[in-house]
Amino acid sequence: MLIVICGVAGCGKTTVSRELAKRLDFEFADADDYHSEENKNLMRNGISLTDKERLPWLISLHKVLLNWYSNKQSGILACSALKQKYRHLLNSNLIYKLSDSDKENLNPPYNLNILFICLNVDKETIAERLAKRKDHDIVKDTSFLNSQFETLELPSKSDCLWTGSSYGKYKDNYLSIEKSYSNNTFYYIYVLRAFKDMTVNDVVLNILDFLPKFDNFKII
Ligand SMILES: Nc1ncnc2c1ncn2[C@@H]1O[C@H](COP(=O)(O)OP(=O)(O)OP(=O)(O)O)[C@@H](O)[C@H]1O
Ligand SMILES: O=C(O)[C@H](O)[C@@H](O)[C@H](O)[C@H](O)CO
Repeated sequence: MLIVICGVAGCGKTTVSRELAKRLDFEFADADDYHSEENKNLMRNGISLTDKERLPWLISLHKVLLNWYSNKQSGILACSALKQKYRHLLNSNLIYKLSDSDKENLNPPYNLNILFICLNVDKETIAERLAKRKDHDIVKDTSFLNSQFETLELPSKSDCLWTGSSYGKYKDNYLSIEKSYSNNTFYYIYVLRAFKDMTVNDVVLNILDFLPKFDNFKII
């Protein structure tokens, strides 16, 4: 099983992914480790990346996922994946965008059947957490945050396959499906409302509670 924990900077992707990977005994990777120095420097200066700047990074992350898939390993990647087209690219390499040498190294399947889990946290909560987080290599303050929220594309709740609480009192969660018509693939996206008062353990328990429910939806 391949899971990508996504969402804006500071929503808790890395912390939640690490803990979840530990409990499930899955592989773990942090997308921040795959940024070029140029991209890191832009972000260190509070400058948001463009699609063009994100493309090589997303291709390298697709390769991480493809490698797990090919080796029949389960893995969790912490990666913002803010736009629908980035999620398409992670799930299914857009083969026509790759260089010839990359094409030679990539074989089918072109659909990795990823479960994206988007941590949906409000901006004020994230701003408070980022102000306290001092040791991050890239995000030094909250200057980045508005553009992250402007870029974030979530599936609409009205298109959801399932909605409800998967843990405790929280009821705002939903599962949706996103289709890529350009290459005829699809994947699932679970939007998890991580309220301010939810601890990392609460978020992880919510996901662990949801995963068996997700199995009922898998039509792949
Ligand atoms: N549920 C939570 N409750 C309280 N603090 C949290 C929670 N989740 C994460 N944090 C804290 O919020 C900060 C941001 O979390 P984290 O670094 O995991 O986010 P991220 O999405 O990986 O960020 P980035 O994209 O910038 O790398 C960290 O200091 C982390 O300890
Ligand atoms: O897509 C993006 O804009 C970037 O991935 C950011 O989300 C950074 O990776 C992260 O915020 C830094 O930790």
